[in-house]
Amino acid sequence: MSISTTSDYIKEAYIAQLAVRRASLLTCKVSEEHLNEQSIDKQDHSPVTVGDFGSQAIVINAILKNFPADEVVGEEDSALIKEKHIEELIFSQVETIQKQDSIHNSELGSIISADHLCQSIDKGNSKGGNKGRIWALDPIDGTKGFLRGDQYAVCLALIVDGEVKVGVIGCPNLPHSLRDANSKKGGLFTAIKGYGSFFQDLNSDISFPLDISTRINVHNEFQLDQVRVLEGVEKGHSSHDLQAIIKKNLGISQPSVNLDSQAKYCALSKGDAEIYLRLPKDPHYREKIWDHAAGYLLVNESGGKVTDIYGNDLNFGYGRTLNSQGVIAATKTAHPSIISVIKSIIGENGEKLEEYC
Ligand SMILES: Nc1ncnc2c1ncn2[C@@H]1O[C@H](COP(=O)(O)OS(=O)(=O)O)[C@@H](OP(=O)(O)O)[C@H]1O
Ligand SMILES: [Mg+2]
Ligand SMILES: [Mg+2]
Ligand SMILES: [Mg+2]
Repeated sequence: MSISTTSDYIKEAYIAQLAVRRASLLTCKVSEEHLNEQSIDKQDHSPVTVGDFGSQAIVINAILKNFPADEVVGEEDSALIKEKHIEELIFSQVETIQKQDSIHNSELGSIISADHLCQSIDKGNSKGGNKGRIWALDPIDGTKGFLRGDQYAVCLALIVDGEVKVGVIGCPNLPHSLRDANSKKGGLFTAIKGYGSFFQDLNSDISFPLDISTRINVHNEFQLDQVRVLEGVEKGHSSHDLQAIIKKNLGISQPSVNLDSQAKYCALSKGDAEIYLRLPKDPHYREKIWDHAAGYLLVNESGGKVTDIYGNDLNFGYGRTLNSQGVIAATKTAHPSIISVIKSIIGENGEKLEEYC
């Protein structure tokens, strides 16, 4: 069974899937050749790699070839590429992948030179906002996970007038089942507003229109004493101390599953866990829209709920960042108790939040 080719945003979802898969192939090549081990520090001291730059170029070029009037909010820009003189190195990686995936060159287009690569990357400079069609792109989410050889994800979402309509996430290292570490690796997750969410093997062909037999759902029928909680890996990205207090107050005894990147939203959306906690480490930090847009729609379309730490919906039309603190994503059954426990700890309006950061 498939969705009608005339459904809203079906072409956008298809192009996003092809682009995310091609970018994921590039990240795997970079990783196999150990090029991921040579990271560069950005101004904010976070790392960026050949994989992040190549992935952003591939996806933006593909999106703007198909939807030239759209804007893109992308995480990276080309300034460091030029400063470090790595244009040709990244271009050669992208060229190899374009040859390998040449069957889709007519749909996705190709990057034709190192200059073209930098120009494509720099088209990710939209300011965002609540008017028009704006894509949010994280070319590698969880770059620190990528550097360690752990989880990371290529994440792309289409936001129209502030509302997320399409979300596609490629997770090259994610096992098909988190319960079975030996299960096949590589997942492609897709959500279309109003049509649901879908899982495919990242290494399989992508069909058009989307095969709806691959639909996924959150796991609502769980026992509280067996609930599985997802948290990040990096202690600088969320408050693991406050998360530990929340879990204790909820009576959760199972150890958390720690995953880098939006792979956490993916695991939740297919019922491999029930709760994702992201309590702020810094109350003034505002999450980037590319870190959450695709995962937000994926969990919502899988029957779950995603809010800030007070239970308010997330606003993807505010700009390049959200204007709220942290993220709580969970099944609809678990979500209200989490929010009331958080408020009982940090106060109704977060009066005591700073004590726990
Ligand atoms: N202080 C702070 N608070 C919250 N988030 C932050 C912070 N600093 C960075 N970032 C962003 O975290 C992104 C990676 O998130 P992860 O979920 O992979 O982090 S972790 O799982 O908790 O380790 C990471 O995305 P990438 O840069 O794409 O890897 C950052 O955008
Ligand atoms: Mg980054
Ligand atoms: Mg990110
Ligand atoms: Mg990133």
